[in-house]
Amino acid sequence: MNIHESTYDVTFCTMIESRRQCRRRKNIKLFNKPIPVDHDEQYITLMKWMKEHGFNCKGCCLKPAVFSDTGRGLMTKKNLRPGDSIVEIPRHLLVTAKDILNTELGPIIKRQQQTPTPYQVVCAFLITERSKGKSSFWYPYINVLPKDFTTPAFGSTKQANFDVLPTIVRSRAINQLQDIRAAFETASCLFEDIERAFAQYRSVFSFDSFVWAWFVINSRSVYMEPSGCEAFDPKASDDFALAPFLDLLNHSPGAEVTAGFDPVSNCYRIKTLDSYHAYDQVFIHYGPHDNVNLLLEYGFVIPSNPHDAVSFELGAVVDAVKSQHDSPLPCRRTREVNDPWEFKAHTLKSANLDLDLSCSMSGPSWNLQTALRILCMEYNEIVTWKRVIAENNISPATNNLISMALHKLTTDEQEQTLSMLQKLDDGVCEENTDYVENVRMLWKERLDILRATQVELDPNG
Ligand SMILES: C[S@@+](CC[C@H](N)C(=O)[O-])C[C@H]1O[C@@H](n2cnc3c(N)ncnc32)[C@H](O)[C@@H]1O
Repeated sequence: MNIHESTYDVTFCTMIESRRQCRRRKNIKLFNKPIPVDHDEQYITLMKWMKEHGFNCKGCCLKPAVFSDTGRGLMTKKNLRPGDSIVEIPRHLLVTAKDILNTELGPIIKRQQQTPTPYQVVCAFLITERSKGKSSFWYPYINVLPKDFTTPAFGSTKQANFDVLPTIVRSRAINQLQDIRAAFETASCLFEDIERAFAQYRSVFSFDSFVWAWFVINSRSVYMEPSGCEAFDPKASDDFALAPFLDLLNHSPGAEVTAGFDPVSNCYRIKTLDSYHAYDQVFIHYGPHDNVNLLLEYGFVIPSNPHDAVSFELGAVVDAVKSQHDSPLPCRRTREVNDPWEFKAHTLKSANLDLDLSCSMSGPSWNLQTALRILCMEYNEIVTWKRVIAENNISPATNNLISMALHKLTTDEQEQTLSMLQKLDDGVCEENTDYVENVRMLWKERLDILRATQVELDPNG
């Protein structure tokens, strides 16, 4: 997560619960009642440790609980009104990359020829501190972190993990995994130096532990002003901090909060702008993420997510328009313009109109509408496409062509969606994990959007 100071968004991630928690979650699904877990040893230890280090336990209205729909989260012990502060974490319980320069790892980080990124530094910190077990100062915090994540990249050793994703999502997951691997590989000198300096860290820096630490940061850190520290790669973002306890807050697309570090009280504070009854789950807002983003970065999916959309590759949009033409496109061919479809695709790419080709519950995006309009243009219109779009003078025939192409696009996508849902029902993935459940929900939500788009096109069905 990343709660952005003054933008009111907090960005966080997912966890697969421990078996015990998982059983609990199944049990509470039956009763649909949240189960407070604040008396579990790990949370007692966490709260005691936080109290010893300046956290105002008495003033905190939240306690951990397991909820039937969202898993572990925080429950309020009293009614809350808009403007109420829900959590305040003292500065010295937050961890930024710069703070790690003051640990045993600091001298090694500072002498790296290739300056590491803050992400690599915080990964190194999490991996070494986790390996210390109970002897780590941070043990009470690390002990309540998820052991696993339900993001596609986290379980990427299983090929089926990616195979069950929509094509466009699969390529994003593959890119994400490549980025993480590249970050792991460029940090190898740092890790080797740490291992040379401290025998106890020998062999702790595996790719698996790096991916775990990566998703801890990705899904659970809050926004902090960049430190501008010279020990880090200046091109990489340095604007996040780990935030114990606060990172137990779940996301709701409708939640409103203000959040940020307050230099006067020297703590990171979140205030809710919503009302809650005692024993409700309190939510924050990680940002206006669609379900694909939520799955890739956090490992969960929101049913009826108002920010959700189905994106299409440019090739699929071109094919949908192409399929509406029985004969080759009536357009002047010149030496420069050999294939009119390629020319149109090129026109779209150079105007960035190959991006955000999507449909949501409110219909096709502006880019998708414009791309379809351009793809349906005659050659003489294309050369002045900006003017044609601005005039917005669409003939009924072109309008019909656009609608039919959109219908074809959404029908093809629906067929793929239904076929994948069938495969998932048939057990294409051997284990019915939380990851598979999330992927199934991702496809179902896509189906709803595609169907709504078609109803919009043809309300009489
Ligand atoms: C910052 S953590 C929040 C606390 C987390 N549930 C935990 O137990 O550690 C973010 C992760 O919580 C889960 N999460 C957050 N909001 C959720 C929601 N509305 N529904 C389901 N899972 C959610 C996701 O696994 C996400 O990656």
